[in-house]
Amino acid sequence: MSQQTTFNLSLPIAIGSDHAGFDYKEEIISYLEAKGLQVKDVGAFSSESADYPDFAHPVATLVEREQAAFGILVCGSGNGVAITANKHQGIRAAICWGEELARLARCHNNANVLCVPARFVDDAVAKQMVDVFINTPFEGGRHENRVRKIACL
Ligand SMILES: O=C(CO)[C@H](O)[C@H](O)[C@H](O)COP(=O)(O)O
Repeated sequence: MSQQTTFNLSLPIAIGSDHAGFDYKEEIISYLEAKGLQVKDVGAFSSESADYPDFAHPVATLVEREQAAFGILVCGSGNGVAITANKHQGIRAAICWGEELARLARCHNNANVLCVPARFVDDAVAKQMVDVFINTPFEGGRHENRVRKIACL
């Protein structure tokens, strides 16, 4: 069966961050809502020190259960949220620090969670990557089997 190639934007976009990603999460939420897109914010809800798994797991679960169109996770390096989200069988979380990486994550890997390294990219790049993530379909073709094999342990 072919894989879903684009996001169902009638569903909310799930977003979460730890303290290091809080400011960017808030900016991305405003950016998405200004476009008329629904957002499900799982927190953190302040810049007080927080543990990234507490937010990465809920975003991954919403995406895996098809209760969110896709997920966005923000932490300082992107590593913590990506490592956590990718523990979920149905998640393909990609750390991206530029538009081309976001495009490749979608068209080659059918990534369904964008992980943003807040301490290493500026907020304009973060928002550009969100746009690319939303607007780039999965290419399928030679990538279809590769992506299918990711979940085959
Ligand atoms: O997992 C991470 C590091 O690879 C995330 O970037 C966290 O945001 C980071 O560890 C938080 O560090 P802090 O010193 O507690 O602010």
